[in-house]
Amino acid sequence: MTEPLFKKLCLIGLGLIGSSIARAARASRAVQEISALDASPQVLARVRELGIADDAGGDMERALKGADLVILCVPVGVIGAVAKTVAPYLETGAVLSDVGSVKGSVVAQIAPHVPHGVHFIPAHPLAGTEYSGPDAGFATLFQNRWCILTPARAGGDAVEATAEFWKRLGAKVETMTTEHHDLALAVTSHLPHLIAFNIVGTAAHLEQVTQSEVIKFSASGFRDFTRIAASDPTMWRDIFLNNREAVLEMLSRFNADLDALRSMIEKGDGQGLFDLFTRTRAIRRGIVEQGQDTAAPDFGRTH
Ligand SMILES: NC(=O)C1=CN([C@@H]2O[C@H](COP(=O)(O)OP(=O)(O)OC[C@H]3O[C@@H](n4cnc5c(N)ncnc54)[C@H](O)[C@@H]3O)[C@@H](O)[C@H]2O)C=CC1
Ligand SMILES: O=C(O)C(=O)Cc1ccc(O)cc1
Repeated sequence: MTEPLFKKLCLIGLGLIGSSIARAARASRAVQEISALDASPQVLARVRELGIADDAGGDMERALKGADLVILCVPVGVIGAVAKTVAPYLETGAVLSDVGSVKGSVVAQIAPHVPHGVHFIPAHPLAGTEYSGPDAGFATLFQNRWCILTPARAGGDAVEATAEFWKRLGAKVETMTTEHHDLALAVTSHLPHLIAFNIVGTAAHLEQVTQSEVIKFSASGFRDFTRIAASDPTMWRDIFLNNREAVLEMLSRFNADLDALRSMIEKGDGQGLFDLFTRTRAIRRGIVEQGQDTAAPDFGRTH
């Protein structure tokens, strides 16, 4: 029988990610007990109905009492305010973590509130969907996905214990600096979402000005973009506002490469286009061979 890694996990924010952690932590017996806090009484009521936490009564002091792992699973725009509210209830020796999609800004927001003796180990599971809320979560979400840790202030074996927790949930763990994380995610996650929001907006606008059906006749390539463009508006607004510099830097590079592509089309440079598409095809095939196709994170989903 596998031993629990933490006694009591307190999750704050029981949406897609928080509720998936609750389900996965229980299924894998990573913790003995789970408490849940959320600003929304409806979410807490649903968590009680689903039975995915031992305590979802909404009492902050009770939820945090004895918690040796506390994970903030709220949008990055409110994470500092939430950290400030829970800080007085954190116990010495506990690990405070989060799952925010941006790390530099999140660390800057949370760090000033972390009490002495509490380990602060930010995390980012690279797993998710375009759905939100406690019903959207599922226990296998983190299976074979990366979880990045950017330890900020931690001692003893706290980082190792946190890494083991994510591995127990099925994830592969890597440690890096917040700067490296934010730059890498700007190009592999934040920019692709920006492009999806933009292309779907452009198609909808074209439909409006031409008063003709555009989206109805879209093929699967466009439909893949609409899936991403259906992601939560609050979450993505906060990501772009909180990873501003890295996203703007990547957007400049993207615009330069797009201009080069445009020029190839203008000049009729078929060889240039063919060479680029050959390189990008090889990248995709490499990802698939490594078993890291994250394009369709739908296994184990119930909706
Ligand atoms: N959705 C995704 O695919 C991924 C999201 N993330 C990150 O995880 C975090 C949570 O995202 P989701 O679970 O998708 O969002 P969600 O919208 O499904 O859930 C967020 C939950 O936080 C609660 N909440 C909001 N403000 C609060 C406050 N002030 N105090 C307490 N609770 C509050 C909401 O009521 C909601 O239940 C975000 O920081 C996001 O960047 C990380 C990886 C993937
Ligand atoms: O739904 C998708 O394709 C995603 O890319 C999910 C996702 C969203 C935000 C993250 O920080 C990590 C993963």
